[in-house]
Amino acid sequence: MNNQSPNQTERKHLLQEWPSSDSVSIDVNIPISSPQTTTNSFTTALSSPSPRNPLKRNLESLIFNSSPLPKSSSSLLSGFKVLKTDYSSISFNKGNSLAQESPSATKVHSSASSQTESTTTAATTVDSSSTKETKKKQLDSASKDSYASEEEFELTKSSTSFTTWKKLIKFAKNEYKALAGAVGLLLVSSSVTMSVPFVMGKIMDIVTNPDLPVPFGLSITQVFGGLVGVFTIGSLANFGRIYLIRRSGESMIFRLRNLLYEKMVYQDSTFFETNRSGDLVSRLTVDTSIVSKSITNNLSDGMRSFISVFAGLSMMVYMSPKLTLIMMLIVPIISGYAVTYGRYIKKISQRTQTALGNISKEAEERLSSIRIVQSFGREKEEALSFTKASQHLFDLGKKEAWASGIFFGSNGFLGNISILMFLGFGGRMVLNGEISIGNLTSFMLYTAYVGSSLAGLSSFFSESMKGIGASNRLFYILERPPKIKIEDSGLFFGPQEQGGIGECTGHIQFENVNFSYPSRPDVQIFKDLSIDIKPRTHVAIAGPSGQGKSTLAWLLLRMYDIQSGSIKIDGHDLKSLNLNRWRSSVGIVPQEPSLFATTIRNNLLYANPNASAKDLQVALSHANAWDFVNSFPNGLDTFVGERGVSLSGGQKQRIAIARALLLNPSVLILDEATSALDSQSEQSVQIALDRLISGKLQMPSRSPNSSRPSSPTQESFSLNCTVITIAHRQSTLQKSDHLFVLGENGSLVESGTYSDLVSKPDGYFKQLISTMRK
Ligand SMILES: Nc1ncnc2c1ncn2[C@@H]1O[C@H](COP(=O)(O)OP(=O)(O)OP(=O)(O)O)[C@@H](O)[C@H]1O
Repeated sequence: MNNQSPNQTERKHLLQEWPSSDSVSIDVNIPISSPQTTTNSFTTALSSPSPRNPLKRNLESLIFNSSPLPKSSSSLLSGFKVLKTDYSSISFNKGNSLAQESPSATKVHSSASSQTESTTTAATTVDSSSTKETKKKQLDSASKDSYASEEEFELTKSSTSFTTWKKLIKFAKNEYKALAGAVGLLLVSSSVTMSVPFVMGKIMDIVTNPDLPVPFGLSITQVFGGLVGVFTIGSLANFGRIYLIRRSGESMIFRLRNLLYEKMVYQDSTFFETNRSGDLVSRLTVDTSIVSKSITNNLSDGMRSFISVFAGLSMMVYMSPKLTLIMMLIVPIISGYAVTYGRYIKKISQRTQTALGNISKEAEERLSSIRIVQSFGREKEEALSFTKASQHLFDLGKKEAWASGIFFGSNGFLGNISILMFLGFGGRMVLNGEISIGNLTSFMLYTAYVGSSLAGLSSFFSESMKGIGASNRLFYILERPPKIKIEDSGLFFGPQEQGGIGECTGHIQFENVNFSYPSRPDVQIFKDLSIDIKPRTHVAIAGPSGQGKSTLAWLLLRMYDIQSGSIKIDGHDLKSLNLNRWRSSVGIVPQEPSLFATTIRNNLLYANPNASAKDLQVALSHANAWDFVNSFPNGLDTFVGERGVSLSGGQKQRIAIARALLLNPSVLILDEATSALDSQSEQSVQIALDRLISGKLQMPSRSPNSSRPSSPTQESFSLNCTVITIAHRQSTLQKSDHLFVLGENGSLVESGTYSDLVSKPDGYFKQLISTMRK
């Protein structure tokens, strides 16, 4: 069997689809109309953009992307504290609780200050510094609110918008050609669009003054025909631009998601303790989408707006520098506004994404354990708790809506003022013969273009800031170096002629191992622990609950690195081994195995994709699972539901045993979970475990009427590896070759054979088994 396949340990994988963006932008098609109509178009563009306008769409995306669900602030994180023990969030939430404690500390200072004048002065000084400190802590805690964990805050707090943009542009490298093509087409379509007002003005002058000659001696019909041709080129260029931009956007989302997911699955255990799966899924879906939009659609809209502003202004200056100067008085105010608004939106956006991640993880966790929720009759409370959690998101959405209202409302007002100025000055200039009616019309159209494009530019700015907020959440994962790297290097067990260090015999040595979990550095799990497990023996680890028996298994798989001492396999330090290969040669059946939501066959093939039908049957037989799998109408193709929910606990356990066997492991770790099973399931699992521990693998009887392939012979499978059982039952301990007993101080208290240990008068083990089940 192939022992290079990925390890079978429980790994989370969650994906969901998020609708991709719909932003086809944006020719501002201002109709050929009277000045009054044009005035309305301009006002509309600035204050309440039409449905076809990019501004409107950008606004919609601001609102819908940021608040698809209801909200609630403080309850969000505190809710998680109550609802789930999340080791990492405990330390993270310390910041928040400190910030809350401070005001009461201030009160204490104030009451003390009323005692005497001198103490009042002193207390006031302390009071004000304490208030400052409180404010600082509150600020810190507010900005930490934008991050899912303290680690993320620490790792990303130093990135600026500039550095993030640089990284994003680098990431878009593969799309350069398409984006450059889109820019070329943008220039064509924008040239067409920007020539429209000029042509319209000329036509208006010709139509209102028949004495004026038509350029190039053309007839009016020919001019109109020519214009249709030019507009066709413009719209084809626009089509090409939109296609290229959207395709690049989709391609970026595709690459970003894949890369992000890959980075996630290579992260270490601590990462998954700190970041919950719901939040990670939200990053994979929502954030990637926002980021790619901000460097494709949004950038394209921004460039288009920029070109329109530039070309429009140039034409305005060409037609009437005086009128342009008057109109420009309003621009610095709008620009200043746009920058402030954009910065605010960036801040809000990052917090919104974090809040979205939080409610996603809340929902994911509860929905995946819906049976627990329903069996405790907690549906109402869960719905309420979710509403509270999403309240925060709603609050942020309101803030953003408020800011948008102020920004676009005042922009509209400024736009209207500028129209008034335009009509006042422009009208007088027409009366004075300084400008023709046609040119004034063109000028007005250009003003409308410039106005709406300025609004487009500010939208571009705020959307970019949103993109940067979301990018920071992605770059945290993309750039986080895993604490334990899974690289395809290092020593590996296998034939020497293939570069290996020989076959693994399963000799395991823990030498003076000291270990505490990274999330609880103060709690020492192992203190100078030394254990020597001889090759190909079947040993059991015993000890009181919570003394580190399962931890021992995780350390053997190098899910965590020890602080000092060493773990050796066949004399080689675990750290020198090729981790992927090593993990693939260790079979583990955890206490609560979970299966993937697919068929039994696929779950088994996960351990070894090359396993034949016969291999699957043998593994199932040895796991005492063949009979029940065979009795299902769909046999191996039975769908097991999410995490194996449509199987009984005992059946799930036995499938997990078969899955571990399919690795043909050098070391098999069985974390005994029979205490959680009913007596019949327990017996079935126990039979399987007993076979493995004692090494006596027997084939179950086969139904004579079965159309399934016949059971393979016993010789085709032999368990010739080191078996470590984390035992909770006396019978398991009795069957093992050697026992290691962990004590309450995190070290080895006793070791020996079962009969040695029970014969010790007042022995630790003797006392321990008196509390164990037979
Ligand atoms: N990821 C983790 N982060 C921090 N502490 C942990 C983590 N996992 C386990 N612990 C703690 O480590 C200690 C040892 O846990 P472990 O699961 O190894 O105990 P055990 O001996 O297998 O218990 P049991 O017999 O009840 O299964 C416990 O106090 C537990 O709370």
